[in-house]
Amino acid sequence: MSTSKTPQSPAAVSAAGLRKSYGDKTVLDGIDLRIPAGSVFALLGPNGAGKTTAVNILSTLITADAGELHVGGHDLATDPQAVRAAIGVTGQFSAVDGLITGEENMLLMADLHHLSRREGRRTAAELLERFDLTDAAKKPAATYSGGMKRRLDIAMTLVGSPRIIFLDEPTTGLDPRSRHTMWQVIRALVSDGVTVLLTTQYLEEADQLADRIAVLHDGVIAAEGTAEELKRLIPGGHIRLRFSDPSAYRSAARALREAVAGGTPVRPPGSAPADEALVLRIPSDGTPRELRSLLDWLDSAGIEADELTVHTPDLDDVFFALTGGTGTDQPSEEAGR
Ligand SMILES: Nc1ncnc2c1ncn2[C@@H]1O[C@H](COP(=O)(O)OP(=O)(O)OP(=O)(O)O)[C@@H](O)[C@H]1O
Repeated sequence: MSTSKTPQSPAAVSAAGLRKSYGDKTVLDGIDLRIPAGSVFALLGPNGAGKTTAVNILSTLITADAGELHVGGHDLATDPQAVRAAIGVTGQFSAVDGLITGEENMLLMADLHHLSRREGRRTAAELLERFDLTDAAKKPAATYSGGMKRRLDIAMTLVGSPRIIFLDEPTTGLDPRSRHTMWQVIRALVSDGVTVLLTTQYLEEADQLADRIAVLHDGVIAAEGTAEELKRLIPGGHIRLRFSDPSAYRSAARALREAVAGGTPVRPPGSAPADEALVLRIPSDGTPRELRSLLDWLDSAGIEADELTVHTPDLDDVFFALTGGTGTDQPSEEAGR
């Protein structure tokens, strides 16, 4: 994940007041987006949220009803041709032709981009190698696994060396190993300075890859920010202090009850090992300011914990809170983040 790119970097993609309706159904109801150049931006939303519609509009496949839209510095309304030249798009429906080989698919793209025969062959070979498809290059693409087809699809997108890439649900339907390979592919693109807008239904994917995440719900952006910022939006964050000495734990718990408004010392369930049980939880949004004041207080009260960890709600919690779901099947993992 690129952390050096701030929202102050020039925008590779921007939208202000993006609207789209089909008949009386409003799909996008005034979306604002700003994607700094060289960053990964994830548009996260449940089925039917309008993710593909947004990507299709920004990649000039369909037109918006309203909105100021710029991609690669070009105005979509007045210069769609220049936008098309600046971007690469890999959609949910693959551009791969199964009847011809991987290499032939690549050469076809090279032709479309008017590369010379020689340059086309060189680019195709280089990309097939980069995406670990050299061994399969001479086989019909229909014989490829789902992961291989996705990699070929992205390799084809890269033939024209786009600086901005739209990836619509790049890992939907892939097994975990192929998904991780695809994440590596996307990270490598970003380390080359490419800007990526990806849509996903997977919270973990957005968490893993994206510098910033927008949660799309009911035609509007329900929240936008880094994964950490989004996690801080909903309650449930806390700071955990773990003690190995029972008397230190007891005196800390006593001091905490007296001193911290809302502080709730909590013992985890009885099955936890004895040394795990000596834990105090203090509700907190995990901001540096809160952390600093807690550390100051611990110091002044002479309390020494063996371990301090900050726990924020995970992205699942945020997603369900924002999109009105009821929760996940899986218990939310309590990892220190
Ligand atoms: N051409 C169309 N005509 C009418 N309605 C459409 C059209 N295209 C999309 N829609 C509707 O717009 C809404 C958003 O669709 P879209 O494909 O953008 O969602 P999505 O977030 O990409 O969902 P998914 O994750 O299922 O791909 C859906 O309710 C869909 O039925």
